[in-house]
Amino acid sequence: MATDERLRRTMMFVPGNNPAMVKDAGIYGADSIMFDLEDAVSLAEKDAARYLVYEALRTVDYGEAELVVRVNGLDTPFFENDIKMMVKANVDVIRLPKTESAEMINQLVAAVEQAEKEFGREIGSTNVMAAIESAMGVVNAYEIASASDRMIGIALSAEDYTTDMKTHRYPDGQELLYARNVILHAARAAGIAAFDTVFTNMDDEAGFYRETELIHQLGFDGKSLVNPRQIEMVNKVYQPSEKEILNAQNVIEAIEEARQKGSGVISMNGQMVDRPVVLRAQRVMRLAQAANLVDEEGNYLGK
Ligand SMILES: CC(=O)SCCNC(=O)CCNC(=O)[C@H](O)C(C)(C)COP(=O)(O)OP(=O)(O)OC[C@H]1O[C@@H](n2cnc3c(N)ncnc32)[C@H](O)[C@@H]1OP(=O)(O)O
Ligand SMILES: O=C([O-])CC(=O)C(=O)O
Ligand SMILES: [Mg+2]
Repeated sequence: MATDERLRRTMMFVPGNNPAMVKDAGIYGADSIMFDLEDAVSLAEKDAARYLVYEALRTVDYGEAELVVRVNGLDTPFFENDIKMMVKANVDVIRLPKTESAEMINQLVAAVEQAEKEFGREIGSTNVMAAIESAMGVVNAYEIASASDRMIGIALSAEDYTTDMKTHRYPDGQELLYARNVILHAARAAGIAAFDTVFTNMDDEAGFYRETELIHQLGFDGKSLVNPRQIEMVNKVYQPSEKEILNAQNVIEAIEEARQKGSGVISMNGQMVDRPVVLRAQRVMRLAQAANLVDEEGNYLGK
């Protein structure tokens, strides 16, 4: 697993064949920008999109954002060139669509490693992730999640998944509950990130908030997005409240004091504070920092 402390609340799809969107993708503040060479791009435009994304990765300044490319699937004639060009352009993460087994991750990693050698890139420096879009992928979620040290996350892709399941998406999301839970457990057991799927009805803001609140409650790191307007909404849901921040600060101070006295556990306002509580508090502080609610020392900046 290639896990790190990076926040991945928002991973925005950017169609790889749209020069204006590709050029401006960095201005919206997504944690990760995901250029798409797969289903957003028609067959006739595959080569042009690959070239456009390659040039953008080499020349456009996307600031702090993590740069991800969704390549075409292993069973397509585009896969090999996608991998070569994206590795050559120093992409951060390759996202494999329609992943169904650890063997598919092994094939991806072999292609990535070959490209790293060919283009003089440090071996192991390209991360990968998998989109799970079928019943088979859900059944094999843990073997996929743990297939390689390069894996940073797995994502549910509900449009293809519900098609495979002979259903479609409903407002309450019941049809996704099993897949969401399996993917989340697989990711957590493998120590990598879990991403929820896209929400494609741009006019249904209330529905978007409902879905984001649900996946936040379940424990997902974040969500794949299709539109910049969705970034702020996700960040709002993931932003800790004032009460959570102040509590997290108290927990971190209390455990520091306890450690100085040689103890790993302490009571704070009648509540036991131990390692899991501290880890949760640290995550709250990272989210608060990302939302500019605290300064670098962790002091709350007010509303
Ligand atoms: C099932 C799957 O595989 S999903 C993944 C593949 N799908 C995609 O990648 C689709 C990505 N999204 C889009 O193409 C668009 O957001 C659509 C078609 C959904 C909606 O388009 P619009 O109605 O034009 O969006 P909207 O009016 O909100 O756009 C506002 C601005 O954001 C830009 N923008 C919209 N979506 C994106 C995006 N995904 N990435 C970058 N920029 C975007 C627009 O270009 C526009 O810029 P401008 O103000 O400079 O002209
Ligand atoms: O990864 C996603 O959420 C988008 C996608 O391809 C799907 O839903 O099939
Ligand atoms: Mg899909």
